[in-house]
Amino acid sequence: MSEPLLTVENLNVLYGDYQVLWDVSMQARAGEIVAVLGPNGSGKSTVLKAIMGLAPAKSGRIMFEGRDITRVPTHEMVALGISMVLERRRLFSAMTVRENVLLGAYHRSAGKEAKSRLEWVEDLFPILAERRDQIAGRMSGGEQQMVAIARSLMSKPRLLLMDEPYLGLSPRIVKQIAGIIQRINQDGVAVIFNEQNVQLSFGLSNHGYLLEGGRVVLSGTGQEMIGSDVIRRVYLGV
Ligand SMILES: Nc1ncnc2c1ncn2[C@@H]1O[C@H](COP(=O)(O)OP(=O)(O)OP(=O)(O)O)[C@@H](O)[C@H]1O
Repeated sequence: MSEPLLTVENLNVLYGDYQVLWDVSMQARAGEIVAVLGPNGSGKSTVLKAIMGLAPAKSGRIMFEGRDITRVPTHEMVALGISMVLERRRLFSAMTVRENVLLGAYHRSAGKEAKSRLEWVEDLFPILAERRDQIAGRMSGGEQQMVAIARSLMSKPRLLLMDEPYLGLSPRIVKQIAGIIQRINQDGVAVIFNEQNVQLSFGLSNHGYLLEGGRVVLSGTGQEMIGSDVIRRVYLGV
């Protein structure tokens, strides 16, 4: 099997005196979709934020493509090949769709590369090309999520972190976003996302982790996770 793209080893994260993650270890291989499931407050977002350098690692190690990135500042993460779609999108609501998307390419030369990337991204989301001059803040939640994903893809990441990508979206849009995640993945981008719904988490993921109280209590393939006793009993009520 190929070397892992990302390895999180015994990660401990504290906010002040309050410990949120306890000895969390995870892996993602190139081209995989990895889901992190857990109840509210279990630390799912914090795992993604810690990888991105947005939450302080007290101890433990995060390796990406063989390099220790535990203390790499967030603004350098994008250049290394990791990008994140924040929960609730965080768009510049007064700017247009196109302006928001192009912001994701800020560290790349504005020339040819950004242009071909924009073509790829607008091919993934044709609606963003159609609406490129619309003010982002006036779009629906699903459309804003597409803008946020498109923006994070502009930096050509090899790993995309998605914080609750389905939050607050209708079933129809959820299906559409799930299709887009698969498509991004088929184009060679590994994806780690977190979610509270079992089917949405593990239905399309190669690997999954269950977090409870800041600890990984279960891991396995997507199918193993869906079939596991704990998940069936606690999350599916069977
Ligand atoms: N910046 C912060 N400062 C202090 N405590 C925080 C901070 N961010 C999160 N926490 C706390 O850390 C714990 C884990 O939060 P986190 O957001 O990672 O959980 P989560 O599993 O993603 O939950 P949710 O599904 O509600 O987003 C929670 O108890 C939360 O209140």
